[in-house]
Amino acid sequence: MAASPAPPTTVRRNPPRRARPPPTPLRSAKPKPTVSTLLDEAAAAPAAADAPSISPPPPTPTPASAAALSSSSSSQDERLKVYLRIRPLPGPERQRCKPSSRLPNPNPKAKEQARKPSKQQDGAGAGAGVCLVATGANSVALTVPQSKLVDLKRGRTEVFDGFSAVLPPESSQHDIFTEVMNPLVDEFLGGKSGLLVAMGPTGSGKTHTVFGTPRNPGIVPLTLQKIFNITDESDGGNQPTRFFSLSMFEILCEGKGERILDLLSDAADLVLQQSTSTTIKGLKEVAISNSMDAESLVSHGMLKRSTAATNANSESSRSQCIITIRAIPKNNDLQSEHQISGSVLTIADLAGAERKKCTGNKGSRLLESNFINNTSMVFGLCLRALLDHQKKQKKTLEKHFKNSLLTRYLRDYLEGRKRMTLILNVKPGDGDYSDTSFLLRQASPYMKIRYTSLDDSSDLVTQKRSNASLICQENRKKRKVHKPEVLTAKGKDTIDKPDDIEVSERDAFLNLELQRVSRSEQIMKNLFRTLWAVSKQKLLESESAAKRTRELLIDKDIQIIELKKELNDLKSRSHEKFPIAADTPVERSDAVTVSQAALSSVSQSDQTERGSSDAALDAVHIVAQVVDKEPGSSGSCSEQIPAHDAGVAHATSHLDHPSDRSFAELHILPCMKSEQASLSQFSVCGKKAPVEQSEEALSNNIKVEDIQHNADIEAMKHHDCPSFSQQAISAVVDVSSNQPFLELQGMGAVQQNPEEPVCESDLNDHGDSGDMLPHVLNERESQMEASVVLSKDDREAEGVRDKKEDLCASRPCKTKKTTRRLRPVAGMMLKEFSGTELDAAADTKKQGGGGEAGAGRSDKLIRLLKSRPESIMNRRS
Ligand SMILES: Nc1ncnc2c1ncn2[C@@H]1O[C@H](COP(=O)(O)OP(=O)(O)OP(=O)(O)O)[C@@H](O)[C@H]1O
Repeated sequence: MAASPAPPTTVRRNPPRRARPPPTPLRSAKPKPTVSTLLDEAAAAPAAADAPSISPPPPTPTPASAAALSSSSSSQDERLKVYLRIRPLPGPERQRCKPSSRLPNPNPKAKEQARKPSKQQDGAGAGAGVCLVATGANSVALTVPQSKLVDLKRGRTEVFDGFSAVLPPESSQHDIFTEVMNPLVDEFLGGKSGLLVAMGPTGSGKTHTVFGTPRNPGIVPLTLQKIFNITDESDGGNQPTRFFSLSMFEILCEGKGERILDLLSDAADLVLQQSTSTTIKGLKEVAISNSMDAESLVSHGMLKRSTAATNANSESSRSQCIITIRAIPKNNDLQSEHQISGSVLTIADLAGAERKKCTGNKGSRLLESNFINNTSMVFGLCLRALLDHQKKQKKTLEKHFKNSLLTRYLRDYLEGRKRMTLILNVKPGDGDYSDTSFLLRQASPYMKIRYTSLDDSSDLVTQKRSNASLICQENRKKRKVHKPEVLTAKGKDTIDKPDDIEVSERDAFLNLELQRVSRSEQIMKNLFRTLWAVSKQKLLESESAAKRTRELLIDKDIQIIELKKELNDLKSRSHEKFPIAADTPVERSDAVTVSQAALSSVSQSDQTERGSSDAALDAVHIVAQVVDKEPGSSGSCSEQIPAHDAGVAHATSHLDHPSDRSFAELHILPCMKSEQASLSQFSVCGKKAPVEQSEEALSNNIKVEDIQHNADIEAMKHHDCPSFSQQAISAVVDVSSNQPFLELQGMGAVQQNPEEPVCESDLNDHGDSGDMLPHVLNERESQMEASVVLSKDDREAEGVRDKKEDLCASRPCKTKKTTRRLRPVAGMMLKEFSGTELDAAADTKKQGGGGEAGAGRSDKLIRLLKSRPESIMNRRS
């Protein structure tokens, strides 16, 4: 079974809207149908039917009828004119590709039959190798070739409608000129500027359409001919009222950039300049006075145009070529500020978009292809942006024109301020389906672009003003973003590139640089702000720490000063209390020897109580004399006697014991032999009764003691006061500077006897010293427990001092223990001989003859003090 052909599918693009019919004229006045009205009806008929549908192609109008159609439609609305020229197939393909209608068919039925596309045309690709056919004066049908169909059972045909005119392959150059260029020339000669741009893929006939050949001239030669013909006719042999000039240049690729090349001169690169209007600085404008010279000039320029052979075109254009014809009124004052430069007619032959696989370009050709394609794309984007902007007025017009020199030069046209006409050149072959389809899809929306704010090119004052304001804005931007270093960095580029390109690129670059610098500046600001805050906080912390340290140092200084002061006070007190603090070995030796002498004297006395007492009293006198002999040596013998020496006092109290006596004989008597001289002095100085002296001294000492009592308590705080007896001793020591009291102190040492009350703590202190004989102390303790009992009155008398000095009892002892060892004796002596108590005790003893140890002790002391001096003195004497 033979495969059935694919069902045709037609998609209509840009279906023409049916114009609102004018007020119905009188039937009697029904005009005779013209070609244009017939074409309108024919075009409206398919539009009435809903698309998609199989739409028969409209009859192809003749160029004349198309021109009439074009003129009539342009009068209705100011839309962008888009013409479509279908290039004839080359060679044998032309024979196979027969257009459905080439000539106007006056027969409506025949025209209707011709309008219906055959299955061959619509479905299978319009014959052999043809994909595009004109279906009407304003529409074409594009059929997907069989080779490109995905679903072979389903064909597809796209109808592109709404063109200003569709120029079939059989259209001549004159037809094209008449259809496309005539209106522009008329407007140009009428003082309006216009632009014609030829677009299309490579090899589609753009250059052929624009320039043609000598035998078949294109739009430019025909335009020049018409201009001068009309001018000559209008002048009628008189002086021409205006001049014409011609300029021709090309924009070509150079590396990754673009450049402008003047095709009419050998000048260097041209520069795009946007001053009062978009012009090209240095572009040569050649005045033309006749068509022949102008055509020759154009031909000369075409020889310079960049062309190259590709697989698609043996003479492919590699640049965008632009020809400008300027009409300058003759009476124009060139020096005037508001000069009118006249109208400008611009014709642009763009390089055709290329596919790499079709052209086979490599290297520099490939770069040119990219440049060409990019330019075409930018051009299309500008038009699309203009259309979008017209559709949505709130949407800003995108500045795509900045992306290429061509669009920058044609900015006024691309932004809708000047009229522009497009002529699309396409190839109808199957192999060109992709390029054709792409171009039609791209350019089909352009037909909807409207011109609503056209600038009258004849009045350039308005244009100058708008351009001047634009330039002022740009200059302000440049001044804002002016950075010397940036310009220096771009120095090389500014030298190599034209000024206008440089200005635009510099603007973009400076904007980017400005944003970058602003961002960096903000970052640095934030960074330094943070660093400043941290540093400030650290500084405050350091300052506060330094302040605290300073205050601490001040406190320490104050403490040091107070301590020094206190030390000085203590020193002064100690000097006051103990005038000679220094303890020399000689003094100590003297004291020891004296004590030993006293002991030896005791040991030599009888073992009777009286004998021992006499010996002890002798020792007291000996010590007193020794101290008297050296008054400045020490305030107290006890303080200078070391611990082992101090034990003498206790030892003497045990002389009645055999062991004690032997100890004295062994250790003390040898020393006594060496102190014979001291003993002799002792006998000399005992002229005054010791008892009387002692009593006087005692009374004096008691008074001094009361006065200095408080001060002594303070001083005692810095000394160790382990027991009440020691405190009592300390009190005595405080007044020891009094010389008579020294005798009492010495007497205290001597007064130690087996019956003498000794405080246990005092004994412990001696024991702690380690210098006392342990066995002696132990025996002493046992005896003291049994025999030494202080009377109640004595205890109360001592308690007066103890109460205030007990506070110091727990403090560590820092004073010499030698001092304390003698103090209990002195303290007890002081108590024993203090005032009425002494007498009362004596009376009590006499009356009661009590057997209490305390009473007996007092009696003994009294007897000693009263009797011994006399006996001693007598014995000495
Ligand atoms: N309508 C036409 N009738 C006869 N020959 C044509 C027609 N159009 C184009 N040609 C021929 O096709 C060839 C390519 O044409 P042309 O160079 O103008 O294409 P193009 O679009 O300018 O290509 P490119 O973009 O590469 O420059 C030329 O040899 C030209 O003579």
